[in-house]
Amino acid sequence: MITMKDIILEGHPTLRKKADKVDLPASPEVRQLAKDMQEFLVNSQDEKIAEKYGLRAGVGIAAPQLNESLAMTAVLIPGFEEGDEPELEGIFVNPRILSHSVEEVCLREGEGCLSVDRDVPGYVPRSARIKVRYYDLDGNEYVKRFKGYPAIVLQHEIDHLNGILFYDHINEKEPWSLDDHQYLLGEED
Ligand SMILES: CC(C)(C)[C@H](NC(=O)Nc1cc(F)cc(F)c1)C(=O)N(CC(=O)NO)CC1CCCC1
Ligand SMILES: [Zn+2]
Repeated sequence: MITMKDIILEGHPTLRKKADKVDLPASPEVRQLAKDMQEFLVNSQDEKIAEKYGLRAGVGIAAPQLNESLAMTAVLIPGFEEGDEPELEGIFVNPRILSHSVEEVCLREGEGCLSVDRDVPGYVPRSARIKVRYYDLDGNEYVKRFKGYPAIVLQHEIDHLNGILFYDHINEKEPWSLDDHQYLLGEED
């Protein structure tokens, strides 16, 4: 099972590389990696398992964070209430943002990262709405639109596939400033 020691930290060159496209249909090894990534997210959100293994509750993880420079990410956003089905769950292979809104949203508390063991304060502007083309492990193509928190998580993960970290987006001079096309998530109106 994946634990925090398997997740590479900033400074490791793989985090700054553009990940290679995944050959589809995926090989057994890639399918196993996908399974391990999904299992990590489930484990990390299980209080008992997370406590036992010292896991940070993760909503997404990208293969490069496991030193596998492959364009693949796993996402698991829990539903609001216990027992609800997840808000977003899946493996996104060779994802590509086809188009995005001009409006941008930021999480009020900024962002963190499983590969960044420190707080980096500041708003991380992300497109409010995105249209993403991606594949599943069998090579089936999907084109879907995302908004809100799922859109933020997907952009954070797709950034990892392009060697980008969340703090690359923070305004150096005024980390907590917002332009007139930027809003806090949940206060877009
Ligand atoms: C960096 C960390 C704080 C571990 C962050 N976790 C997180 O947001 N936890 C969380 C949120 C929920 F809404 C429900 C829940 F169950 C757990 C996270 O996984 N990521 C993913 C990551 O680092 N991927 O590489 C960072 C988030 C910042 C914005 C989007 C993803
Ligand atoms: Zn991250």
